[in-house]
Amino acid sequence: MVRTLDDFDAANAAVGVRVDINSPIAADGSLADDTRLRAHVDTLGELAARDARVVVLAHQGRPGGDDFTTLAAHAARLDDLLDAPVDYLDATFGSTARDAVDALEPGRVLVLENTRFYSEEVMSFPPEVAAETHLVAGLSPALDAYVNDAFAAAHRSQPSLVGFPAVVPGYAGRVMERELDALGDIGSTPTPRVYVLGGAKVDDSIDVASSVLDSGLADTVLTCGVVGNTFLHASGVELGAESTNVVKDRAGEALTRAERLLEEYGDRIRVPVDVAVERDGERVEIPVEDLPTTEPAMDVGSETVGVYGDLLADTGTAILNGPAGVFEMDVFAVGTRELYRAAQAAEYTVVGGGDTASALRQLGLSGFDHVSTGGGAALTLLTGESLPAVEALS
Ligand SMILES: Nc1ncnc2c1ncn2[C@@H]1O[C@H](COP(=O)(O)OP(=O)(O)O)[C@@H](O)[C@H]1O
Ligand SMILES: O=C(OP(=O)(O)O)[C@H](O)COP(=O)(O)O
Repeated sequence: MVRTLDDFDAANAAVGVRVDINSPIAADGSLADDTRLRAHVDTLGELAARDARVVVLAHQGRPGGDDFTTLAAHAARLDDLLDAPVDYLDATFGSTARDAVDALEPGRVLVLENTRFYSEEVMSFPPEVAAETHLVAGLSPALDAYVNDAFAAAHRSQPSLVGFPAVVPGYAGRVMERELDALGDIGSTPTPRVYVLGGAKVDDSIDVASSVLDSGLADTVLTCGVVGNTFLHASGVELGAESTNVVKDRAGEALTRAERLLEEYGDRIRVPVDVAVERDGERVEIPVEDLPTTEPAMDVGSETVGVYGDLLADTGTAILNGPAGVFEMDVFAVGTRELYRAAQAAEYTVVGGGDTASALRQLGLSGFDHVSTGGGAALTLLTGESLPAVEALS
């Protein structure tokens, strides 16, 4: 059983709050999207209003990536979003951080530096070992409690996610609570259950497809995006060199697993019946039987949306992850817009993924029963597995 903020005596407590504000970063270093920051306003605002001394812990990007930056811009944005004053400190643990936490006044928020600036935080540990890392051991003496609101990172077993609750009382924040309520019991949602798997994390999507087909959680899996192209390729369709290269690059070893899945569950896995390419600046749709083509397949076509839409209309639960095409280009946003719109006909709809959430916002689509802040974490739960960071709170 996970304790929540309802069980927490917040007044004057120094509380470390792990959030997931990992966001797209623009070329000039500014935040390109603040959706994930907005999601945590409830938890951070509530704690500040209840006179806690709020210490924010978060990561941004991965070492070596263009989006691996400090949290200064995130702190400034949180200061705009929250009623409480927000400061930023360019340290995460050690005496500088502990002194700043000790000096923090009730009702104020302090954002510490990107946890992944420290090598321990990109490694996985069991909770009791994570508790002994420099990061956790070097900050926890200044904390009275720990709140985990970082649902989108809860599938990681990193020190800031699993180590603190081993040494100070741990609670789930409001985002975590809402996500677990909506996603934690997927097996009891209305049937038939259809998983729509798109986007470009092909390896992950094939794992999910395999798990939900094996367990019977999914009655049908509809594929689109690069995932759809991968299953087309695996089913023997020649896409053309451009698309095949993307598939091989994204799927790697997983391609063989896609072939095996089609052999075992061919009747429960649907592949696109047409694709869209760009020709002379125009969107052109090509039936699968007319492939290969020299242009890359960047979206599903309208026949596919029609077939998938009919299936979704008779569905109890539709679970969607990943855009159906390169939604960042207007001409290829059509499949994502139409497919996600069609999914709203299902009795219960769950949508997850960082890029998916951006796509929905860009396309002005709302009205789903649950839009998850997490991609990988949501899919982990939706395959019926547990999340290490939630286990650590239990
Ligand atoms: N047919 C396609 N070819 C190339 N990229 C695609 C295609 N369909 C979708 N994508 C890309 O997939 C990316 C999002 O995938 P992913 O990261 O898996 O989604 P999420 O973050 O929602 O889990 C987008 O950048 C989109 O452009
Ligand atoms: O963006 C995240 O995950 P997501 O892309 O699966 O939604 C989380 O912040 C976790 O980041 P990570 O995948 O670098 O551990």
